[in-house]
Amino acid sequence: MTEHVRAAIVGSTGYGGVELIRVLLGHPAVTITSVISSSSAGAPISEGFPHLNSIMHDSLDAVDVPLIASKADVVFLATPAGVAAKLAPQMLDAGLKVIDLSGDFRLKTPEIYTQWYKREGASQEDLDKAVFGLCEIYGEQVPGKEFISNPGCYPTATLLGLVPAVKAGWIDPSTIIVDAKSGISGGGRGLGLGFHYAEANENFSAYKLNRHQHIPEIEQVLSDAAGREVIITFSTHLVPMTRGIMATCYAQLNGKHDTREFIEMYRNFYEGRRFVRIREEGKWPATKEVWGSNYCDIGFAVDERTNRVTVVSVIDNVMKGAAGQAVQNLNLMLGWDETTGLQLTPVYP
Ligand SMILES: NC(=O)C1=CN([C@@H]2O[C@H](COP(=O)(O)OP(=O)(O)OC[C@H]3O[C@@H](n4cnc5c(N)ncnc54)[C@H](OP(=O)(O)O)[C@@H]3O)[C@@H](O)[C@H]2O)C=CC1
Ligand SMILES: CC(=O)N[C@@H](CCC(=O)OP(=O)(O)O)C(=O)O
Repeated sequence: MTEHVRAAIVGSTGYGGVELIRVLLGHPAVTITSVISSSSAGAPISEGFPHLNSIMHDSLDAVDVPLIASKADVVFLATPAGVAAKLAPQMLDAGLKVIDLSGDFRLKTPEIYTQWYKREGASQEDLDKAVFGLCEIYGEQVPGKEFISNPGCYPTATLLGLVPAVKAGWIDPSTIIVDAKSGISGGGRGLGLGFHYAEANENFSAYKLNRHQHIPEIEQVLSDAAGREVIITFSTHLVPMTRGIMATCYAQLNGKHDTREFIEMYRNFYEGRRFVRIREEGKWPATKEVWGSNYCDIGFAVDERTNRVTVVSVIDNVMKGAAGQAVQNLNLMLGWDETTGLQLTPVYP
């Protein structure tokens, strides 16, 4: 590794941004040169985040594109939907490499974005510049690129669990149902009634059924894998835990394949990809087993009675679902080993 890069983080006071700080502080070839806030510029970052006391002394910079371009080589945009659509083109024009963690550049057309995100999005010209950085599936497209759109948290867990089976033709894509659950940090640091302790604790609720903004992102990739249009049923639930996503995916088998064959086929598919771990027969992953890490753990159960497969896929939403995969994309962009700075053992217990 010869290069050393300077990184800036817009949205550094949010959950994705603060996690980027944690990961990048341990990255051997990256220095964080600017942490940026649209609402608290001038304040020391450790004031709002005391866990960074005596670790990070920087004060927050304002969102000032020329300033950021003078201080950094790469910028991470960990901002709410709609912000990157405007900021990313300015950052690229200023010569920065950009990794966007929001959904602003994941969908192929402005029309689909507006339909699901209920707002105006980026232009077709700008959308065409972004590479969708689902590392284990499209990673070979990332090296040397300037602009990466980091996948969503639910899509990452779901797609890593389903793409090999769809590509192999082992499941009928028209029968896919995904039952997904997320911890509360998935909703970001902003306040919301459903995220209050008294509302979420000892509760388990479904939300955005059939209208979640991640549905078109998942369908886009599954359609690419299947070579034809795929439409899925996708349900999301809020779990009273801080981090973690579990996507439990069901599909009808084409022909006969047992659990052992699924395990072998997925192990071959992900050979050499260090962040995907396939479980043994009869073992299914739990969110705690990837907590604080960049792993995606996957387990299978084929039911001979129904001829359906259940695929259980778990990630840490803030890591593999956001900051971890963003750093994995940075590593791939720059031709580094994709695990650089990301070899974090899950926190247990
Ligand atoms: N949380 C998760 O698990 C995941 C999140 N994502 C996506 O990543 C992005 C960040 O998510 P998350 O960190 O959870 O969100 P948060 O709400 O926790 O943080 C977003 C940050 O963006 C900053 N911000 C708000 N408006 C602007 C603006 N106009 N210009 C610049 N900065 C702004 C805010 O900081 P300030 O006021 O200091 O500027 C805020 O802290 C979102 O698009 C989210 O959907 C993707 C995958 C997983
Ligand atoms: C628990 C929770 O509320 N999660 C959020 C995840 C949002 C997200 O990550 O949004 P983008 O990927 O579109 O940026 C949700 O379901 O909307």
